[in-house]
Amino acid sequence: ESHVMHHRDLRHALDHAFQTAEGSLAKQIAINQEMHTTGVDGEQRRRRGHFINMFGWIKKLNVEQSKKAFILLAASKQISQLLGKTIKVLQADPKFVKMWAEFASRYCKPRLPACDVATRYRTIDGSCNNIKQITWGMAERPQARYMPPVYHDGVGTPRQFSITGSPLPSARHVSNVLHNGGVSDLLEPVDSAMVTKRMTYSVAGLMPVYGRRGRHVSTYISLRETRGLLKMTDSGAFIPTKDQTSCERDVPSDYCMKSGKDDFIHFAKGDLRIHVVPSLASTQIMMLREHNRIATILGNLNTHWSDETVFQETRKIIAALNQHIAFTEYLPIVIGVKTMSKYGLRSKPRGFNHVYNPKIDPTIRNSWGAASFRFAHSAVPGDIGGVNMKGIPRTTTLESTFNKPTMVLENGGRGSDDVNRWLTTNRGGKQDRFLDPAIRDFLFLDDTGQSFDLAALNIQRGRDHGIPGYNAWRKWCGLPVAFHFLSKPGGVVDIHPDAAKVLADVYMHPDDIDLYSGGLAEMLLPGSRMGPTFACINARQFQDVKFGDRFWYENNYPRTGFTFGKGTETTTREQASHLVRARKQLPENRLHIW
Ligand code: HEM
Repeated sequence: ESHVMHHRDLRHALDHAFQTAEGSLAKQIAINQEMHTTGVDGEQRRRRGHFINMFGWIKKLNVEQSKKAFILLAASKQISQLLGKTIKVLQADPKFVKMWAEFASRYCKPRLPACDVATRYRTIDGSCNNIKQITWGMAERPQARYMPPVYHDGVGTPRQFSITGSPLPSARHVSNVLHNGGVSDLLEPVDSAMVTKRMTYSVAGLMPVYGRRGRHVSTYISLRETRGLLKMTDSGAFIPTKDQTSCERDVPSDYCMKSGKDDFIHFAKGDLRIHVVPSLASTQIMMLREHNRIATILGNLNTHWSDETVFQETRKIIAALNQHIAFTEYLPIVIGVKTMSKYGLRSKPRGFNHVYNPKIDPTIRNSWGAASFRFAHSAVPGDIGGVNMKGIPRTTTLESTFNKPTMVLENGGRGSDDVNRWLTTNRGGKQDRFLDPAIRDFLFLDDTGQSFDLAALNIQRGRDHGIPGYNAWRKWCGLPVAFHFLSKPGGVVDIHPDAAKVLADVYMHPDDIDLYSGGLAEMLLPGSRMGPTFACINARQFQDVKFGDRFWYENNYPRTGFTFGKGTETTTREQASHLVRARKQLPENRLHIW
């Protein structure tokens, strides 16, 4: 009888928790609406969705997911309070977990794909790569973790206090003091409290049950991004696939982005970050053109192939090129050859290198996405430009190009050539703990003068994800942890004394240091662009991405692998360097563009 009672009570409590959570969501939506109409977001009646415009890759699906995630989080907090037990204790009770799953399934029923295990090609969303764990590495799934999260309330509220009990410095304050490589810390682009508040519910949040955030693209390095972008003019110029009149005025949507004062530019599907800066668009366009170049050759050689076969075979080559470039050109420079070797990341110069291990989950871990692989933000330069066919350069400020991809469309759609020439003839910024003002003070600057701070976003994003502090990662990596802020044994040994002094000013205890800030402040390992903590997390993630990919380009599988010895190998590898040289338009001596 008491068991039945308990069962009924639990059901009752869960019912109550979920109803309250639904109510909180409705309240939150009303608050958002009010903030918008009263002009808290900026001047009254300003363009709808300024915020969404700035983070333009948020899709309708993600908004729905965020709402569901909000409810799950709110219900977790409620139930923990109602039963007077922590989430950890509840998680250890199988009866509770079973009933929770029943309630939660209304909000997070995973959309399971049907797998065709015999297919020779990757799926578009990365599903079914692992035949037993079909959602590993799939798009629109939660990110995974290397370590359990650290939240203020143990559920989902970002860290707010130092382990000493005093408040943590705000993300913007840490950014001002530690990452300011430019002119001013007087500007307050976005009030940091606002960033904190908004971030917990509005930005790309997908937090099933334990506060995990989701990813829009699949884990595998497969160039899914180019899927929808196959439309170009015969001359190879890139064109927006719909004219801008199809974009409803003032309503930014998935594929309609603002380009100037009044007009929208529409790029077809793909990775929506294509709009963020012209350099990103140009790089994607380069891969798109390469796709079409190869598709034409394959189509001419194999007239009996269907369009789909031409597409898939080409995509397979392009994905291999992308993996080859990443693992032989880029990662050795940024992670360093030594760490690459230690983690088995180096590609073989030729032939197969069968590495697939179906037990490895390649899913992106949030410590990589929210912190360690953002190391490169420090090397983002404050300007961007084009170099024309005659070699004449022109340059403009990066902030004048955010979400305005017009530069790539200039010149009858050939502007991206100019941008690519510019990218390959201008070096990036210095890799250190500083971010250029273009992204630290003026990120997504709009025509009303509002902007963001990327360093502060990164720090707050880490707290939003519940990413444990710097010391916890040092321990995870087998590196010595710090008990004080001096750059000597027992202290922050991998951080330069100047930076250590700044850290001591801003944080109360080394345990409090945000992973992004601590990692970025480390001195670079020789022959790399990162310190030991970021190198460890990044190398581990790339190891998972490589060894957990059934379609890894060096894998020796008769149906899905490459057929070496029939010219494919040379073609693939030649093409990789060919691409890096951006097709005859670059001087040979600029090969090492990173
Ligand atoms: C002009 C250059 C760049 C700009 C303006 C830029 C901007 C951004 C922004 C706004 C975000 C999302 C921030 C947030 O809300 O948390 C982001 C995320 C990120 N950025 Fe960058 N970024 C740039 C270049 C790079 C480069 C060169 C790299 C690495 C090589 C990089 C790695 C990342 C990563 C890993 C994320 C997280 C993505 C995810 O979790 O899905 N970024 N960047």
